[in-house]
Amino acid sequence: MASKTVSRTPVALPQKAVGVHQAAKGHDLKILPSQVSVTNKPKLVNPAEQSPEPRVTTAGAPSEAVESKRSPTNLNDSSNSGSSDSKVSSTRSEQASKTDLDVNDIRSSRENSVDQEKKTSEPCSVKDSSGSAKVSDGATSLAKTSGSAKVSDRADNVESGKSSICRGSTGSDVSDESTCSSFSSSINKPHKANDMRWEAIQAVRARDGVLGLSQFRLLKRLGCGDIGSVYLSELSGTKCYFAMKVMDKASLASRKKLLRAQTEREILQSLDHPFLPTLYSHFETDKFSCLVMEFCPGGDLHTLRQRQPGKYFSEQAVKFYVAEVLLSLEYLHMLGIVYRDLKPENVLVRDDGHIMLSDFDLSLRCAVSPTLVKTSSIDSDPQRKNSTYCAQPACIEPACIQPSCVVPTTCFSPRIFSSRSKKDRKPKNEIGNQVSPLPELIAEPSNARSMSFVGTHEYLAPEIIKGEGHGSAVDWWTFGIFLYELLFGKTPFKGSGNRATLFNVVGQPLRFPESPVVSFAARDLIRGLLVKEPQHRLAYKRGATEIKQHPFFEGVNWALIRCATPPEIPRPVDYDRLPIPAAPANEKAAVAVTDQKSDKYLEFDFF
Ligand SMILES: Nc1ncnc2c1ncn2[C@@H]1O[C@H](COP(=O)(O)OP(=O)(O)OP(=O)(O)O)[C@@H](O)[C@H]1O
Repeated sequence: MASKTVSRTPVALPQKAVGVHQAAKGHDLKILPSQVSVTNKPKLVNPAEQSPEPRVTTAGAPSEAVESKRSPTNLNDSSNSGSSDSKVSSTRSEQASKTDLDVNDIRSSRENSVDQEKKTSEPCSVKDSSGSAKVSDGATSLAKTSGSAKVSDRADNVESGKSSICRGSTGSDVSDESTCSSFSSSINKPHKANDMRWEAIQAVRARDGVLGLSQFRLLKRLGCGDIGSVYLSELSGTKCYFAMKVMDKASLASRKKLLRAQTEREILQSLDHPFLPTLYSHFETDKFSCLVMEFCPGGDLHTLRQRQPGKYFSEQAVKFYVAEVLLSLEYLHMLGIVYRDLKPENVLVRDDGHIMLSDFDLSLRCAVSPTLVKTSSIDSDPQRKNSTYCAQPACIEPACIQPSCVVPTTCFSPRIFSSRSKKDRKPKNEIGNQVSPLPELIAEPSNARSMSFVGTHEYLAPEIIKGEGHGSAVDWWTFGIFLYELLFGKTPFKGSGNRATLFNVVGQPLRFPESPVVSFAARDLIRGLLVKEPQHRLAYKRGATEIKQHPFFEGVNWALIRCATPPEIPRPVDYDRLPIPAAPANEKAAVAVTDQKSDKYLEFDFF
């Protein structure tokens, strides 16, 4: 029987700390300005932290949900500027002035390309323009630039640093505000070079000049998040299916979530990884901002876990899922992205059973300097390790960290390989001491510091709750909670309410239930990850590499994991039998979009 659904609500409160100690004295939990001074490296840029409102998810739970779904809370309060706030603001504006040129370059190139696109699309825009009018209240697709310009203007001031982070593949490859050629698309996303969906999108673009809402049939609402609704959609007449996130721009603006939406879009544009979403296109109408992504028919791991006997996964299945999540976090960290919202709800299952990490609107972007470390002997002393063989890559600019060339032969010469003798090496089977024969690329953005209160209560790291400032180590904490939840069917610090949960995270020791029985290696890994002080946490220094070498992952072929057989493969979707979505409950907010084929109305509510 379905039970009541309660939201696992993430929080996003910039520059503030939750007054845990205050609450401990019996007061209500309060949001207090942090006592802790801010970053020592002014590289941190996070537009999402500007958003000042509570984040409450109202829909999106699966109909058969039997346990709560947790969505992030956003308790941002930008009006309250404590001392740490002003420090952050000044570093942000410093950063902004340094990189203004980049941002302006990007903006002007977008404007230029819109102009170009207008010219090229005019001669063959008959079908396109009539279609657009239906969904954008008569506005041409070019009107959308005015809407987005506002977003950019604001963003330029606060998040200039990040634009360089994503520069390698900034939206030009996917955005229909800008130049879109199939050539640039496949270059910027080499993993998608043979993807039929890319080709279909490019073909429609070539035919119609521009891609917009009118070329898609929205078939079914998949879910609804804080900043938009996600629809299963077909690129009309192609039998290519996508997940389209539709965001109401006025609603985003009134709830001060434009920057958060922009963060998500820019992060999506920069990704090219098998376990991360592909953004096929982005376009805007007068009212909506739309992201066209890969559709995952397998649902999310939260829902899938509830279907397992005992509501937990087998250790084998867990190993598979967390290994793929680990690779995606490693990749994100290499791009200078701290994810911050890992939980089973955000891990979707693709049609082939592999995972896709979704939802980037709470992510933090920062600079990262990848370092190649040659370690012939893995010992627990990171000082010693780093002092032995260490090479800075030739290109340490974030823009150089192209997803496809993370360990490019041109950047890293073979001469750094160590020639230590065999007798110096430690035995392979020592726990945590497996010999790694290859140089390790360490790209942990360890200088990132944020004071924001961001995440989902059961998943929040202690340093976030205490307002001590946090960096990429929060992802390793959440990775530990995630592993625990998949194995045991519950999180380790959940209390009777959010407040109790926060107390438990900070003050309660980690305990394991007696059942189900879980291997020593799994518990050992969780213990290493759920260390309350981030600097003593596993992966603090060397990131994912440390975790990959843990015995829990023994036997995992990291390079070929995408060829491994997944624990479960979703049933194929019969797209021809999808029901037309029912009329929305909220008629006032409904938007009608004409289904071009059947002339039926598809109606959906936005917020
Ligand atoms: N690519 C996708 N394929 C299939 N379903 C998706 C896809 N992306 C999102 N969904 C579904 O749509 C729902 C809403 O997603 P969305 O990312 O907008 O919000 P969310 O995950 O609830 O988080 P947030 O509130 O932080 O935006 C998700 O819960 C998921 O079930």
